[in-house]
Amino acid sequence: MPSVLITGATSGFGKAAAMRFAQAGWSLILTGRREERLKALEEELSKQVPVLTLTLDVRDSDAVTKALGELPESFLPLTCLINNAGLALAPEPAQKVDLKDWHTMIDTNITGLVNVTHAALPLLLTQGEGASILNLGSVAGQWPYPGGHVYGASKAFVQQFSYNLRCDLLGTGIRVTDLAPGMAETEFTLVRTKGNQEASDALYRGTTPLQAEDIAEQLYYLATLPAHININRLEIMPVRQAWSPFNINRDAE
Ligand SMILES: NC(=O)C1=CN([C@@H]2O[C@H](COP(=O)(O)OP(=O)(O)OC[C@H]3O[C@@H](n4cnc5c(N)ncnc54)[C@H](OP(=O)(O)O)[C@@H]3O)[C@@H](O)[C@H]2O)C=CC1
Ligand SMILES: O=CCS(=O)(=O)O
Repeated sequence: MPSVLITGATSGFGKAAAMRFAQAGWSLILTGRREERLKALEEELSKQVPVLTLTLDVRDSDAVTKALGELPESFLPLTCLINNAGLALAPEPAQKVDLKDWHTMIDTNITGLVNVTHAALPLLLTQGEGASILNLGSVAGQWPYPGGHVYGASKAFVQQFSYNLRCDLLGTGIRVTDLAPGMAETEFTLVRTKGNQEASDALYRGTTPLQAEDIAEQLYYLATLPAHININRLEIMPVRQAWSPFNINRDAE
């Protein structure tokens, strides 16, 4: 039975992916900080497949290394790592941001992802051919926009780290993909606005954003491609999202 480790399984893409992989009979290793949500998911999905939950903050490298170093044999080798835990904060312009918010994004989206990858690599190497690392990047890692500052830069890191991993893993059989979604309706905007439900609802109102299940389907597709195929980067937007023209600063008339 193949096994998947999903970071950030308590919400959004991670939770939907847990459900999608369970439906296909994969063993699940699910992580997140909110233990109650993890336990609820475990109760639900363990009726279908073996589920192991780890209450973990991906920023804590010692805890990550210890937890992944002690995985039960029945969940090994690891077939797929989904580096999904992440967040955006501070939608305001760079010059107005609280420095702590920049640090939190760097610590989670970059350091956290690196912590988990480092600890999971030996477990994926045992699987070798057919194993995958699926990293949640973002359109923000490729395309600049106001308020994107460190969030977009952290996702640019995810893209380049994914490509560089591919170089080092050549010959091991492990695939690496940067999956880069555009606007998707999850708790993402609630987190970004520090709990402003109205702002979150307003962003998704009157349009058709991606849903968590759309991304979960892509994650499952990537993880089950024939073993000789690597999709390096997969960027997905809702049809009703596109780019804007360049912004020009003009003298007042
Ligand atoms: N929604 C969108 O529009 C897009 C999102 N993304 C990316 O997709 C990923 C998932 O986002 P999405 O599902 O939308 O957002 P959600 O806020 O719904 O889910 C984020 C998940 O990350 C977990 N998480 C956050 N910080 C930590 C941490 N320090 N340690 C462990 N887990 C953590 C949360 O769990 P908990 O709080 O329990 O720890 C939660 O399960 C993120 O990397 C995001 O940047 C990319 C493109 C578009
Ligand atoms: O990564 C999230 C999508 S967006 O908010 O940057 O468009």
